[in-house]
Amino acid sequence: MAQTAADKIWNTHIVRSDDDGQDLVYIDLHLLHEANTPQAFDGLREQNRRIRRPELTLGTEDHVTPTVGGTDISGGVAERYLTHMRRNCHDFGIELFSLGHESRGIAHVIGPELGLSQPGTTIVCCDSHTTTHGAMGALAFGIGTSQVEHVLATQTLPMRRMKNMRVTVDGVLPPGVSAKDLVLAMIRRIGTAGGQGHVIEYQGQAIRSMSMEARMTLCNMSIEAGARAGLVTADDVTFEYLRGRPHVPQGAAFDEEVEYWKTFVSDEDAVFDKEVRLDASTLSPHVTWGTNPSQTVGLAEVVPSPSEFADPVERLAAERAVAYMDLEPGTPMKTVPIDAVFIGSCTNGRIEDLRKVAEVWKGRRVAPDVQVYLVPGSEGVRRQAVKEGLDRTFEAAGVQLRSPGCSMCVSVNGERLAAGQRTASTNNRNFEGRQGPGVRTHVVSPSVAAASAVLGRLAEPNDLEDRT
Ligand SMILES: CC(C)[C@H](C(=O)O)[C@@H](O)C(=O)O
Ligand code: SF4
Repeated sequence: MAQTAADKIWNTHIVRSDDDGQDLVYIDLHLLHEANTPQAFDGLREQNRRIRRPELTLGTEDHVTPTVGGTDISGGVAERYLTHMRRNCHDFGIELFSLGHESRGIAHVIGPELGLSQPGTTIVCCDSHTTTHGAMGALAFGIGTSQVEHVLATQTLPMRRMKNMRVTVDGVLPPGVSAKDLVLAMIRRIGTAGGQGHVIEYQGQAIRSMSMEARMTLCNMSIEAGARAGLVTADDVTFEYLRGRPHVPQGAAFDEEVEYWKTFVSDEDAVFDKEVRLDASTLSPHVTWGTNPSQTVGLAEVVPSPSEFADPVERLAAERAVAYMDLEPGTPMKTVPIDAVFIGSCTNGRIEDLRKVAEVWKGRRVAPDVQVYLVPGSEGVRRQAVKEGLDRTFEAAGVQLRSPGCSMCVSVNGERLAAGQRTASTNNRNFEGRQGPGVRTHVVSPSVAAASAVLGRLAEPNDLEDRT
């Protein structure tokens, strides 16, 4: 029977199938971070269990780490979380990239960067944005704390098979339009539950012509459409990205591995439970106006009126959103002033994103009254940015390149804004209070964030031409 790529990965990982419809699935890579894991280790201690495959498990510190001030974590939330994390990883023999480690970064940035996330594999992490690794042609999904404990103890997970959804993206993205805009447009169309229970496989010309980093942005935000996972099957772009990375086979062994990886593609006649089709060539920069990622419009559009929503639940959500966001329906998005800009996160904190920002800022300065947080996704990204001299462009623009971490994506490290402030952010969620109580978040692409920082209002790079 014809199979999808996700089914092929699943089928090659079944340890046992149970009568109740659940499969026990083998896990190839388990990433851990300091949020959400302490209880899992407590559970193991209580049962006197060890880690089944510590060498397939890797910890990193990302959520609570400070982005300035070095490795000092004394006092506050970082000390509390990281003390637990360090003790747990030490006691159970798990490698941990602590503050100061040259490979540390956000879990979903370092997996691909180090070549740990590979095609045809199963990858889990105690984090919803584990979907990011699907860009590598892997079946990657977030798990809860009790599942973390199960994987630590057994390297397997009992689960029901995911349904298959295909999003075909025809054409190519116009200049200045990114994967971020594409995924926002998709979520606007299908809603935050549009992918529920499914793994979304992205196909089509637009996907094939995307860089790995753009594919990661796309798969990262699949969770915002409610999907269990996002997936782009591996091709030459994937193989070239992976070649030479620390954790992939080297030399001739790599080419052999590529042949194996190539088998994880959907059969031509594979049937998907749900199909969506988009045309990339018609897209423009997008921005969220509300408090969930489906509340999105084109940057050139206006704040919608709640009355435009036929569905009563959506209308109510829109009413609440415009009130929280303090926006008047009918207001052109490009006239909305901002107080701050956050560039970073596992959605858009990679080197390609920083290059786009540098391109916009070259020879310009950010508006003096806009607070800018520029946070690379990993130490590797930071090093590469410095190597390319991007840090000098940022400095000349008036912005400091910080140390990596989640930072203002979720603000659990204490880096947050004041109530009532408004940001343009390259992260993935615009939920109420995510960047601080009462803070208003507009999710955008790196280019839009960079242009907005210069003009002090929501803007795209084309809007800057009249100032230079
Ligand atoms: C803290 C963590 C569990 C959470 C997630 O699962 O996504 C965070 O990373 C987020 O982005 O909100
Ligand atoms: S960068 Fe943001 S979305 Fe990604 S793992 Fe960290 S908090 Fe979650």
